[in-house]
Amino acid sequence: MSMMYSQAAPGDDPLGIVAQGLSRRFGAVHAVQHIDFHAPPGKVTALIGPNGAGKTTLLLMLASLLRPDAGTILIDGRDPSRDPAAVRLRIGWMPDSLGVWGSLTAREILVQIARFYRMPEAGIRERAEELLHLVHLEALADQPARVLSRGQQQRLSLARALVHDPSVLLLDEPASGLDPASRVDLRNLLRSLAGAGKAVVVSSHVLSELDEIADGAAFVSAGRTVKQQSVLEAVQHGRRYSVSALDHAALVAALTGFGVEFRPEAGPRQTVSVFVTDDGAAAALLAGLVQAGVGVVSFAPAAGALEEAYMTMETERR
Ligand SMILES: Nc1ncnc2c1ncn2[C@@H]1O[C@H](COP(=O)(O)OP(=O)(O)OP(=O)(O)O)[C@@H](O)[C@H]1O
Repeated sequence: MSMMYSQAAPGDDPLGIVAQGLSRRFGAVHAVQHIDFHAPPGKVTALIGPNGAGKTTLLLMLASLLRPDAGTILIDGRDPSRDPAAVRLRIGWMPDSLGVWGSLTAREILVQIARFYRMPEAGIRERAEELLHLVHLEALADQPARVLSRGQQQRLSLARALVHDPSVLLLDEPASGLDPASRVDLRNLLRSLAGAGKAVVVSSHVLSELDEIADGAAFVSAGRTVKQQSVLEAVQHGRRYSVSALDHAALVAALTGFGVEFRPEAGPRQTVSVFVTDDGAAAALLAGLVQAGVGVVSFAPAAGALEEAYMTMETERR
């Protein structure tokens, strides 16, 4: 991908996003309250939280599209309120819906956006072509955007966010509406964009997917940052494992004998879940079950690391 349109930040400026103490109210609603958020370059950072937690409000502020009531934002070391033009050149923003312009074709939209960014006219067609290829929309390039399916519009929206080769990407629910193959494509694309040194921020509810994409996560709840941690750290806090065996009664007897707490899982198969503190404890438990003669059929993390951390956070809040 051409790096022509992104300039490196000068000197020792921190790259990526560094936001501190961000707050924003809408009337009586405190959508975002004193949030700290950090998204380093070269990493995918997930923004996770329940409906109405303030994720979109936070992303809009980071994208310089909404002014915070309080707090500071630095994008590649630049303050969006002082230097909005420089910040917008560095940011690629993918909203949770494509928005207007339904009568233009996918190609026309990309060309138009490139002109907005004042890219040299000579390179624009080629750039549009490159992006249509990247998001697999070549065959639909000349259809009006309104006839594209939700998933195709999402892909066009992603291409639109990448037109000017930004160094920071803010993606609001990018996987929503995508079919399984497109989700895999998205995952690979986001990993490769991070690999190219961009700071990638993804908000999503689909936590199991984020495990595969994200290096770290910020958990937001009721407008506040609950915690920000790496996916590795999330795993280190212990997690639930799902276990099933040929003989369910034997499994239950062995767990009871070991003094391991377990609970039955909902679902069609007889599976129990147990809490283990770390990978070593999981391995030891599996070895113990096998030694006790239990025919273990499955033994695996019950949920992804981020989902586990999210559920723990939700339980702690209640
Ligand atoms: N323009 C607005 N005017 C009034 N209230 C708003 C506005 N935008 C957001 N809010 C409120 O601020 C809170 C946070 O909304 P936000 O859209 O940021 O949440 P979210 O985490 O993105 O939610 P979701 O996961 O459902 O998209 C909500 O209570 C919402 O109703």
